Amino acid sequence: MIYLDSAFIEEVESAVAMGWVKGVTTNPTLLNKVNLSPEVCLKQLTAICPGELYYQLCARDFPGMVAEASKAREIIGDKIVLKIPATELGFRVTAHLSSSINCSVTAIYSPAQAAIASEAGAKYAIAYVNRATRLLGDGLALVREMSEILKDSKTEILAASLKSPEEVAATLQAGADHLTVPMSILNAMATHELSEKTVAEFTTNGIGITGY
Ligand SMILES: O=C[C@H](O)COP(=O)(O)O
Repeated sequence: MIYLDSAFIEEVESAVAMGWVKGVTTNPTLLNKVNLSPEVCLKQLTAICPGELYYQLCARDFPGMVAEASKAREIIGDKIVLKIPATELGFRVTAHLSSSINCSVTAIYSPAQAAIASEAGAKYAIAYVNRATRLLGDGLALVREMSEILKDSKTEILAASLKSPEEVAATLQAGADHLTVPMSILNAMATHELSEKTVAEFTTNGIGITGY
């Protein structure tokens, strides 16, 4: 599955119109960029998103996170996937909620964290590929190791923090099941200069059933 990583309504509308983008991931930073309250923004996103809509918990203690999860579910309904930070607290919350609500563990930087995400019942383990490359040296190795560790698990790898179509391709080759990217990367993935050139050539030289 390919998700759009954005909370901008217009971007989500454009991505959904592409037909092959079925879900949307958000995070607190993205929600903060939108000129709407998070509640209103999430309601509008829910109305236009055809599939899963990810919301990241911001509360900093166990009861607060559980209460926030329940509020997020009221707003988003069955499309919700919670994003829960890969921390000791986040893993406890994931273990508590994962049997009743779809959970992902986000900001994963080590294969060991992916193992815990699986054990806690997360549907997705979110690897921060480009950030891991920048901060640790090799984000693709992280995805490869996660993929080996999760091969018999129900937890799937969602790759995030991807900065180019080439990095997207390498991440999928490394074993990621899904990916989330900003609008600029979605557009870049769908476009190739040579495809445009080749199609222009057919348009100039050819004919079809409706003519042109
Ligand atoms: O929500 C997760 C983002 O995909 C992280 O990406 P970033 O490294 O561009 O902030």
